[in-house]
Amino acid sequence: MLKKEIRLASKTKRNQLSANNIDEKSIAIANQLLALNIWQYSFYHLFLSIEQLKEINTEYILHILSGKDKNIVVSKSDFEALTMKHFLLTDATPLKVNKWGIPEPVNGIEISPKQIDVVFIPLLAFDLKGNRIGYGKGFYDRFLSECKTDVIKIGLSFFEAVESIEDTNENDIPLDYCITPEKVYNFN
Ligand SMILES: Nc1nc2c(c(=O)[nH]1)N(C=O)[C@@H](CNc1ccc(C(=O)N[C@@H](CCC(=O)O)C(=O)O)cc1)CN2
Ligand SMILES: Nc1ncnc2c1ncn2[C@@H]1O[C@H](COP(=O)(O)OP(=O)(O)OP(=O)(O)O)[C@@H](O)[C@H]1O
Repeated sequence: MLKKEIRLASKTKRNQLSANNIDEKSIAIANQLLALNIWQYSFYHLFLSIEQLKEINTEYILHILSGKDKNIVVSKSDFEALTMKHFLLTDATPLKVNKWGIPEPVNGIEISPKQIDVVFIPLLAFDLKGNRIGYGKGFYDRFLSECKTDVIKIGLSFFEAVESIEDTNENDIPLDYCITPEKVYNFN
């Protein structure tokens, strides 16, 4: 299937989830992460959820990361350049919800993509090869192209894999893992 069709179908499915559903599935995803062999690193990049789009609630992952004393990195998006800047999230980092509904750091200690060891990636769908579909603006394709080649890329998804995304292109960087409430997909 094509990205456009899969994106639409996935948005429709996501819109049907209740607040309770979202919370249960988000907790299950966070719990699955504990079983991965990814906890020996220092810098973990996480997205902060867009609530009105019914994204995975990443608060549970945030708690795991802070419990493990990890450096947590969050981004600020530039919707004109379609790029992101990355900041350390500390108790002192002020957050503000932008006009797209994304909680973002106002300012803080900037982190280079090269410092990041693990990236948790929002997505609408993924396939059995680890290809990913997002909102289609390429923020993560650009960001991942600036990271270390061995950065660990972990997709988080409410739903299981689709068979195949046909229209992948040379900018698409595949996932290393994808976590759903039910399963851990390892693409390595
Ligand atoms: N939480 C979170 N942060 C993220 C992403 C993400 O997917 N999730 N992104 C991943 O790349 C980037 C932001 N990408 C976005 C791209 C498009 C829209 C957007 O079009 N919003 C429309 C409605 C879209 C819809 O209905 O699907 C809007 O708010 O009006 C929002 C965020 C960076 N930060
Ligand atoms: N490294 C890059 N440099 C410049 N443009 C890029 C890069 N990566 C992706 N793009 C552009 O961004 C857009 C991403 O479209 P695509 O269909 O791959 O979206 P997607 O997989 O849903 O991505 P995302 O979740 O990152 O928004 C395309 O127009 C693509 O040309």
